[in-house]
Amino acid sequence: MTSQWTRDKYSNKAKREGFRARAAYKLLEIQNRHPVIREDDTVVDLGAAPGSWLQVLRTLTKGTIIGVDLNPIASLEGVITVVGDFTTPEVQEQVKELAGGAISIVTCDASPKLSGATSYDQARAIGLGEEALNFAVSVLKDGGNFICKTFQGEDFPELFADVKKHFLSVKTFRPVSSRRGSRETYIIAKNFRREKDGAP
Ligand SMILES: C[S@@+](CC[C@H](N)C(=O)[O-])C[C@H]1O[C@@H](n2cnc3c(N)ncnc32)[C@H](O)[C@@H]1O
Repeated sequence: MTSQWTRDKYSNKAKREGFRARAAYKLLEIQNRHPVIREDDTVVDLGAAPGSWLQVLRTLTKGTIIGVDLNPIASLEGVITVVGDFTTPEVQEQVKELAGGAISIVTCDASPKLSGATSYDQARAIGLGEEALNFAVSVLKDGGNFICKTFQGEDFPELFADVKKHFLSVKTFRPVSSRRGSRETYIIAKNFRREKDGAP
């Protein structure tokens, strides 16, 4: 019997090329089409397990890379990992301390556990995106960039508008390597502008 794994071109490619997940190709596509990550960037990757974006990030920057997930991430040379919920103040403080200075990129490929109820799942996914945006706004240095997975649906325009309040350039991008039929799309926000009285 042919499993979904053997039918999926990107899963097979990931296996052959040593990536932990097919998601690696989404970040590679994003970076090829809309260069976001520069070679000295410090990056925080939210929802990072099993770690294929971390693998790609390691090839793109010599800066510090921190991956955060609810689930443990198998160790990866040159990458710091944190197990926890990125929406909590404790984990956010831990990440800031580990970064030890300015953070120039926040990426978020986090997805909630799906219930199967489309509008409920979409609302939770957008909620995670809002949390990732709040985190990015609290840590990014001026000029920083933000990539965030989200899902098209009725709550999407509000998240998109919120991102636009903080970045000079904001686009959406749907990678070819996204699963057919999935409603996922990535917000690519560049050139963060901190409000004058904001931290840090
Ligand atoms: C699609 S996977 C990420 C794949 C990853 N980009 C890669 O390349 O390996 C989504 C991840 O989001 C994580 N996640 C969801 N909500 C989270 C939260 N509040 N805090 C941390 N991680 C979360 C899940 O545990 C899951 O591992």
